[in-house]
Amino acid sequence: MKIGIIGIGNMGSSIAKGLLGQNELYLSNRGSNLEFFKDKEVYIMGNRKVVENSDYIILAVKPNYYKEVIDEIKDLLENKVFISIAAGFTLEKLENLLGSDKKIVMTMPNTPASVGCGMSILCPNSNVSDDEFSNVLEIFSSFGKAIKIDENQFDAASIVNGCLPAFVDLFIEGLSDGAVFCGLKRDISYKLILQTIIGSAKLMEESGEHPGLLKDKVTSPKGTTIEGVKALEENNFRAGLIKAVEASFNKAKNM
Ligand SMILES: NC(=O)C1=CN([C@@H]2O[C@H](COP(=O)(O)OP(=O)(O)OC[C@H]3O[C@@H](n4cnc5c(N)ncnc54)[C@H](OP(=O)(O)O)[C@@H]3O)[C@@H](O)[C@H]2O)C=CC1
Ligand SMILES: O=C(O)[C@@H]1CCC=N1
Repeated sequence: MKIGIIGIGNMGSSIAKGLLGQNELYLSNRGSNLEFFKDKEVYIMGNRKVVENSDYIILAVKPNYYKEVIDEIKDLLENKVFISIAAGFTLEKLENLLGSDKKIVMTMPNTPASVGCGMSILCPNSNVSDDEFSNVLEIFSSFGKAIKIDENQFDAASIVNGCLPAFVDLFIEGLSDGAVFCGLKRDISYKLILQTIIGSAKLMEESGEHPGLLKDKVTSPKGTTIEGVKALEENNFRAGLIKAVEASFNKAKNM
C-alpha cells in the first residue's frame, strides 16, 4: 500500500515504525524528527508531495494544527482515504473541514503502538468502501490490535484508548512510590509492578473472569490485600478513575 504520514512525532513515528518494510511509505514533518528514518526504506518529502504519492494519508500533527494542514492538502484528496488520529475530531467536524464527499476514517491509536502493542479504534464515513476500510484496518493492525467502532461509541472508546496509557503510567508510578516508601529499591519495584500488571491483564484476558472475581481470589480474610483494598476505597480510587475518564471525555467533546 502507498501510505503517507504527515507529522512524525510520538504517534506518527510509532505508526511509521510499525509500517516499515511492508509498504511504500511517504513521510513529512515540519521539525527535525526524521533522523531515525534517514537510512530506512521511506520517502521523505513535503506535505503536499506526500499526499500526491499516497492512497492512504494519516494526519499525525497535534489537533491545533489540523485545520492548517488540512487547508494545505485538501484539494489533493480526491479518491484518497484521509485518516485522522486527532482527539476531538468527529467525522462531522472532519467532513466540514475536508468536504463531505471525501473518504475519511476517524481513528484513535495509542502510544504502545511504538512497541507493536497498540490498541486502535476506527470508524469510517460512508464514502469509504469495504475494501478501503479493510486496508485501513490492516495498516493499524501492523502496530497492535485494531477494531471498528460505531460512531456513537467512538468518543467514550477514544478516551479509554488514547488517554489510558497516561493513567496507567500514573498508577505504576504511584505503586512504585509506595514500594519505595516501604523500603524496596526503585528498579526492583518497577520490575515487579510491570510484570504483575502485564500478568494480571493476561490472566483476565485468558480466563475471561470478571475483575471482581479475580480480586476476590487475592483477598484472604483479615489478610494484607484487603487492607490495601480498603485504603484504596477510602481514597476514592474507583470514583477517581470514573472522574478521570469523564473529565477527558468532556474535554474531547469540547475541543
Ligand atoms: N500522544 C498520544 O498519546 C496520542 C496522540 N494522538 C493524536 O496524535 C496526534 C499527534 O500527537 P503526538 O504524536 O503526541 O504529537 P507530536 O507533537 O509528538 O507530533 C506531531 C508532529 O507533527 C509535526 N508537525 C506540526 N505541524 C506540522 C506541519 N504543518 N506539517 C508537518 N508536520 C508538522 C511536529 O513537528 P514540530 O515538532 O516541529 O512541531 C511533530 O513532529 C494528535 O492529533 C493527537 O491527538 C492520538 C492517540 C494518542
Ligand atoms: O491528550 C492528547 O492530546 C492525546 C490524544 C489521545 C491521547 N492523548
